[in-house]
Amino acid sequence: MARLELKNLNKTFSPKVIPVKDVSLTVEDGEFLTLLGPSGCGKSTVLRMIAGLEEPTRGQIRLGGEDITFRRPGDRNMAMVFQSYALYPHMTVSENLASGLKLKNIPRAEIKQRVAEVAQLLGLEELLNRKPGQMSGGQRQRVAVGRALVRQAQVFLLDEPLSNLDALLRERVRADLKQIFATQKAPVVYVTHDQTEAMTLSSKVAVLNNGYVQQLAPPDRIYSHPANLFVAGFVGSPQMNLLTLPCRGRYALLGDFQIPLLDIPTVPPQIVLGIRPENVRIAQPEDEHIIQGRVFLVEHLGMHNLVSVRVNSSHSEPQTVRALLPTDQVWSNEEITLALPPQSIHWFDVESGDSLVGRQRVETMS
Ligand SMILES: Nc1ncnc2c1ncn2[C@@H]1O[C@H](COP(=O)(O)OP(=O)(O)OP(=O)(O)O)[C@@H](O)[C@H]1O
Repeated sequence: MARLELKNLNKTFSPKVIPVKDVSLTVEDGEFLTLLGPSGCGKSTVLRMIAGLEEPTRGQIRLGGEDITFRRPGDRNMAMVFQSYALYPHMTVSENLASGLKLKNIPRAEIKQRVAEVAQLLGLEELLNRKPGQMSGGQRQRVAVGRALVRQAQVFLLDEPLSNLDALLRERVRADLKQIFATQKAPVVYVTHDQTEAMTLSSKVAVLNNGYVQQLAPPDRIYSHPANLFVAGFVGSPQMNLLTLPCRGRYALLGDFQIPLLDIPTVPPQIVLGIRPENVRIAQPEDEHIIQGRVFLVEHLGMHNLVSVRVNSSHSEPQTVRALLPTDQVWSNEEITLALPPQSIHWFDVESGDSLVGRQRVETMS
């Protein structure tokens, strides 16, 4: 078991394609780090460099303190699970699980024991004699994970392992993965563009955009303290309300309403207000910071309604605020008074997109 460190990792494919820029992060034993970001942000390239399938243009990869930047993939003792499962179609589950071990000349008795252990851990005992073509997508994916576990690698790398599964199965296998990796000691690096996977599985999330780490923090911190507009907009569903507002004195103006600028040392001419729809509530008489507007859209989401409100504005284009409200109230084309609790408001710089409340762009963590 060993700590994995990436130091100022860069990858340039061509002058115009630079998918990884100065990525530094550490994954300790027992930590589950997720690289989260939109398609093309460089996640898989980072993972492939860790695996040794791609050479960094600059920077260093260290495992247990040793520089492994240019070590051959076969000499890294890392196990990788791909989106496409990568199982041998002509082999049974048992043979697929054992295939990596046979190549390493591990004694037959030990192979048998390790396969049996992993099959039990993953609930594959009944399937050991089947071939991949005779199994569901979820079962195949469990075999692919099993093939990684059986190797007892120093690091586990998983590249979008659930993306071929339907929504229900994805949820089940996600829960399986969480349990399985909770029992593993080696660092795990997991790539996904799915924020639910990132939030539920990880002990630490690195949000990537355009090759850069935007924020590196535990999932609850990414959610409660997004470091910039990109993270605020990418993480959370329904998406955070992000409104560009003019400032006057110590207030931001949202339509006809004033929102106090708390904790902002220097007030800029304009500012971005962020508030999650679940933090916007129906105003109570004691609420101070209220806005009023007209409901123009109600979307039913099961437990809640997502209600879109056009905020009253006598001077400027009306802005829209979306609120997640209980389904026991019915709103349609009505006037509504909403509270924006000050502790739930995030402020961002219009130019840089950075959070304005003393948070750093990239949080460093030990
Ligand atoms: N071998 C390569 N040669 C040239 N460009 C490449 C190569 N591999 C990846 N790229 C480019 O690098 C960028 C990042 O790709 P990467 O696969 O790392 O993104 P990603 O975040 O994993 O995306 P996705 O979620 O779609 O898999 C993309 O623009 C991609 O086209």
